[in-house]
Amino acid sequence: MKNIVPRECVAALLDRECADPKLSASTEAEPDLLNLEILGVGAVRLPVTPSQVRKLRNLGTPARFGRGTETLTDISVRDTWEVPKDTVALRFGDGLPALLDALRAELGLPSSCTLRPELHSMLVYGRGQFFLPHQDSEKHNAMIGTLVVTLPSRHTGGELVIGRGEATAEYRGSASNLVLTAFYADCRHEVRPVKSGHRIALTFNLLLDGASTPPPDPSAATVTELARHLREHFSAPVRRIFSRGPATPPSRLVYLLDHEYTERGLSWARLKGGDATKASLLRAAAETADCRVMLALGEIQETWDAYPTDEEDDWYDGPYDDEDNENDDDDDPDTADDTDCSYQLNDLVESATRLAHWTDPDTGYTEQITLEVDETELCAGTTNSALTPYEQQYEGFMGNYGNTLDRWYRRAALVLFPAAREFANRAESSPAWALTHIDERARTGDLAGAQADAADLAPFWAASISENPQPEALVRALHTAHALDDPTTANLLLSPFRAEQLSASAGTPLACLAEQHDADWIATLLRGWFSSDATRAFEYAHTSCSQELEWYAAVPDLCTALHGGTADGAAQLLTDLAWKRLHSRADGLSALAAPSRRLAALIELGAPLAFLLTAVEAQGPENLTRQITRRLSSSDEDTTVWARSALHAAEALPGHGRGGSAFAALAADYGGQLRERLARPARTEDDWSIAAPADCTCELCEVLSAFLLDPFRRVYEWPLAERSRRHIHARIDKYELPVSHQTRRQGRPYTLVLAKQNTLFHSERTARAQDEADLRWLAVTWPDEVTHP
Ligand SMILES: O=C(O)CCC(=O)C(=O)O
Ligand SMILES: [Fe+2]
Repeated sequence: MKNIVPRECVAALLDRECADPKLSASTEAEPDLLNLEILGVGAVRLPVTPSQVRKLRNLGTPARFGRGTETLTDISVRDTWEVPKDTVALRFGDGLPALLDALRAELGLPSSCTLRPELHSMLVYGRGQFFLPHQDSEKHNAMIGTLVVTLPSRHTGGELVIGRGEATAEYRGSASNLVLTAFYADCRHEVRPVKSGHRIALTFNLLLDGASTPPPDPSAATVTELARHLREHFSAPVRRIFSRGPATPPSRLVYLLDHEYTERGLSWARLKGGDATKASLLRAAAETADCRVMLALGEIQETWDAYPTDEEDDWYDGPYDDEDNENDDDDDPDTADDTDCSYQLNDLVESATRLAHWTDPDTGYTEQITLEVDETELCAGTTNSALTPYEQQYEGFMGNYGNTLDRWYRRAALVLFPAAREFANRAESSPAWALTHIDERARTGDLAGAQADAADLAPFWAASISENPQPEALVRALHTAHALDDPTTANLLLSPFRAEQLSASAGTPLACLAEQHDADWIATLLRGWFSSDATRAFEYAHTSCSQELEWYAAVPDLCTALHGGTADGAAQLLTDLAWKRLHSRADGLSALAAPSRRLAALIELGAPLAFLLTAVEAQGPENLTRQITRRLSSSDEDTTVWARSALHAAEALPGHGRGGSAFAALAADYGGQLRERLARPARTEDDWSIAAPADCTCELCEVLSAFLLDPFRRVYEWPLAERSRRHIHARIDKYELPVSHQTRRQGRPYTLVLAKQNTLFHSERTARAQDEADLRWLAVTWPDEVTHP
């Protein structure tokens, strides 16, 4: 194993130890093992007689199958009769445990566990009937597989085919005996069409009692070897792609297992086949190398450069995901998918592995995590492409890439890390866990230990916080930072957050912190939360504009909590920064040429402004109030739209809102502007003039402006070459001018026909009516500032 990196040695060793794991196993039994009675048919004779087969068929209904949360009947997917389960009574003879034990051993499961069948359905396949390839859903936490028992009955065809590629196994029923076939729940399987006679099968959920993972044996030679590779892995520095820092040893080793597991089915005690042995070996090696192991569930996304090779293959057009099928007791929630449809895969463009959930084998403690696994930490015995993705999506040519195929896999993994680095590993995966841990440590008196833990977060904390936008994480972090009682570590903990994560409930803990540290400390922190520097903007690309605006609703309560004590300065700074952010957003909107989009965006700034003004007024000093009202008193249309929206939002504020002097000043200003606008004469019926945009002074635009401004001209027929026509089209569309533009394709050059639209009059009438209504409303709501028109 020279020249292979240690993590690949680990994977190779585990594969060597668990070579050729069986996915399915089968055995025959005498018919007298089973005593079967069907309501309406009576005791079933084995082999089944033709007259009883007929009766069973008559009793049956077309079997269904699951697709997502639906249960469907589609005989192009599954064509078989299902005998109602409540008519079936069965009892196995004493020989069953020995047979199940043999199946268990053949499936590679240790004697520490036993298999227990639970009836799922009784199926009758006549000539031509079948079930296409699919995967059964796991109906119970304890379900590890499926057991199919075919009754002795003469037939040809109807083979049960399990697995794919080289690992395929094929099982036939018998004319004289029972055939018991067991397979793991994540195996794809199908029933081929019956050619003659009847195939009758009982299917069972196969439940696992006891533990499938053999007890770790640290003395095994493989374990010693594995432990050596683990030590090497964790001591050799590696350079991560995209990392600017120095090469450091990997934080963890993530070994991907081969079988599929659902979140609820993932457990140390129920690992399937070879996974169980591998887990046991790795656990023993971890112990020897002083490492910790977690059992995790991950999502893998691969993007391939690919093209479809044969489009006829897809007999379905959607992936079927049965995972959380809750109504599966009376349904048959098996699934089938189109992931067989063929693509030629060229290069792997991108691959990402993210862990979402893990369990501690020692304590059984399970938690949701978010952890992006670096390539240098990852290894597996089976490549993703040898497995079936649970979803895939093909995109034709897209900009930078050629044709791409995205594939998603869900895989279980063993995560190992040195016991000495347990805190950092767990903290990186779950910021919430880290905060709770540090908090507890500090509160139980180990302040120095808690501060040291917090300092350990430095290399990854900012990335973890931005990848885990948990709603109350900041409140938790504020409490923990307070417990730390140290400005440097408190700052490390808090600086990666953003202002919009400050919920109203963060006010009190923030005030406590402001009292604990000096004014500069809190000021730097607040400025950082509001900063829009490029790296932070990139990290937080997922926080949307609406989140940022919705946050303003929390500002009054936040300020109330901060107001009055030593934190007073923090409250003022908070409102200052909030105002700066809001008005720079408003200023930025002036770059939007289309009035409909610009004004709609300004309207959205109304409620945030109303909340902010409420907070500012409650604080007392009038400096900021004056700044705000001055900015809002401008009479340009954009500003009045914003002011109007803020005043309407103020009306909806609980109690205190519109009573404030700032709103009164705003109302007075807006009222004045309305009067001024209404005092201007209304557009006369023959006035077709339209204000012309002024930002382009080319010759074409001068001609266009002259036409727009002219009150008498309604239509302009303008012979223009294509490029010039395009420029004029673009100008009209950009400014949403009420002018239609059509090209008459006659002569050379073609003629651009511009025609002013009637909407010009209509929208002005509407605007005037709205102004009048607003003036009346202002006079009622702020009677002291605005008198009745
Ligand atoms: O008929 C069989 O052998 C298997 C049927 C099956 O795959 C199912 O019911 O899920
Ligand atoms: Fe099935």
